[in-house]
Amino acid sequence: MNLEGLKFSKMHGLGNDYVVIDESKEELIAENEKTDFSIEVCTKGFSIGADGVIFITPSSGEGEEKGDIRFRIFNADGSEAEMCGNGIRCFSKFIYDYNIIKKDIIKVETLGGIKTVEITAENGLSKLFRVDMGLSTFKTKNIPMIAEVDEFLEKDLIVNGEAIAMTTVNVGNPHAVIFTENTEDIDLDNYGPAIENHEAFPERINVHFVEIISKNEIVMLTWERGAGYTHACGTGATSCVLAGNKLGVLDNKVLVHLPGGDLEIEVYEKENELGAFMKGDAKLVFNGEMI
Ligand SMILES: N[C@@H](CCC[C@H](N)C(=O)O)C(=O)O
Repeated sequence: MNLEGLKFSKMHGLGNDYVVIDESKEELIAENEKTDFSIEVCTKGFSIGADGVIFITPSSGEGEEKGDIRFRIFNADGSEAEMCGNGIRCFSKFIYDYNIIKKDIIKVETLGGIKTVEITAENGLSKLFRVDMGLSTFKTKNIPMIAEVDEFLEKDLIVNGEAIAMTTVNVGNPHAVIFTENTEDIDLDNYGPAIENHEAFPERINVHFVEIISKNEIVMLTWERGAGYTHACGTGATSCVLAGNKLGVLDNKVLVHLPGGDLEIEVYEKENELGAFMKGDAKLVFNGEMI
């Protein structure tokens, strides 16, 4: 693919890294090339290297689905995901700091619905992001998951002949949450792909192992759908806290320790469903141009 002259930014949220392409004014990568482009630029060693690509585009929604701007996320394997917690903070930092939208509260259109981001800034630069991740669902038909139960809460799934107790939740994108005694003992390279690609999950799934320190503090380890091991996952942290809250083992406010840093998750209840706010930072690493 000839990418000569293409401008990009490299950003990360807690080490979950993204190539950011600003298409707010014009399309730079044709729609039918976005998958191949994402695979190419995410390849470490041969290109920029990243967990995924974020495209900033004008909002395409109408009525309640219309945002100030639209967020799209492609995983390193070229698949498009519905939402990304670390990515939406990077996206918000980019649009605020580069004056694309200079508002303290922005409504962002995503494939996982409209997300509201509150930005705290200092001297014109954004520092902290509080994202309303919206309402979750535990219904297996909405995960989606092939199962005989309506909700898969601490139920065993047979993975390579072994029964693994997990809870599945969708926060825009799908997650499997596995509570464990000690995350350090987990063979993620073995369990991650086996659960991600399990036949029970027709759209694959993000996988998280969670160790509970207290009702307000957890440690988690992630294997992402379409990206493999990542240093952090924002929708994953949200899902783990929502799952723990639903099961009664976690409170509403939880500090989540991920290999790349910490996130604060706050659960709320609305219309008999659980939703959550996610709070954390984002960093711009460098701007570049393809040659
Ligand atoms: N790293 C992200 C999630 C990115 C998408 C995910 N791999 C999927 O396919 O659903 C996050 O911070 O939430």
